[in-house]
Amino acid sequence: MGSAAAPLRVLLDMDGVLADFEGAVLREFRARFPAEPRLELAERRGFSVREQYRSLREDLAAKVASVYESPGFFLDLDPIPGALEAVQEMLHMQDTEVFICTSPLRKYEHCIVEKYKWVEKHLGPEFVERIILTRDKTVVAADLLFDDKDTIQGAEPNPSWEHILFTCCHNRHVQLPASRRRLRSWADDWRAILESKRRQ
Ligand SMILES: Cc1cn([C@H]2C[C@H](O)[C@@H](COP(=O)(O)O)O2)c(=O)[nH]c1=O
Ligand SMILES: [Mg+2]
Repeated sequence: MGSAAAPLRVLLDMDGVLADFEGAVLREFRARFPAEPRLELAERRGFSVREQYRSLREDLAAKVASVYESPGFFLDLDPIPGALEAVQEMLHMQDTEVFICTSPLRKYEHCIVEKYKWVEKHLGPEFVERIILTRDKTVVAADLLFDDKDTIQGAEPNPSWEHILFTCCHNRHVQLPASRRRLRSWADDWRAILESKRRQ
């Protein structure tokens, strides 16, 4: 008798995939610094909002950082459309394990506890057990990682997961090689990605 296949393990990034970090940065920056130049979402390029604001004007880097380092910022992030429904559906799929894999800010005082509270508020207390907090996702073993950061590097040069690039304002223009896959939004066919991985 053959042994049962291992469940498919899926990692979901939080900022830019489940929680709308970029939308909140722009909204709060506009509210706090109305007279300063800002980057509309259509103008965002590259993962780091701080570095792109720096390229506008050096002192804007600290101003935009002060927005996402403020208490309440991470807790108040809006869910990305369709994300909560997709996570709940995925959680209840047979032979599937779902974890949230998220990196805290280096200045972590508010960010870490608020990420936990966000998950409890939007996904329920049981989901808090499924949070993996790490600055290095390459050392976490899984089949799939849905993440909006276009390049994910760390200590492990050959991570076990396939990185599915989740489309976000800052990576929309990134040209992926044919070997890499994207999920354009939670309305896109994430189920087909899971099923294709299960068959591999
Ligand atoms: C400058 C900058 C920082 N972040 C932050 C927000 C989160 O704490 C992490 C990203 O975590 P993820 O697990 O990779 O989503 O970095 C950011 O997301 N974007 C920025 O521009
Ligand atoms: Mg992210």
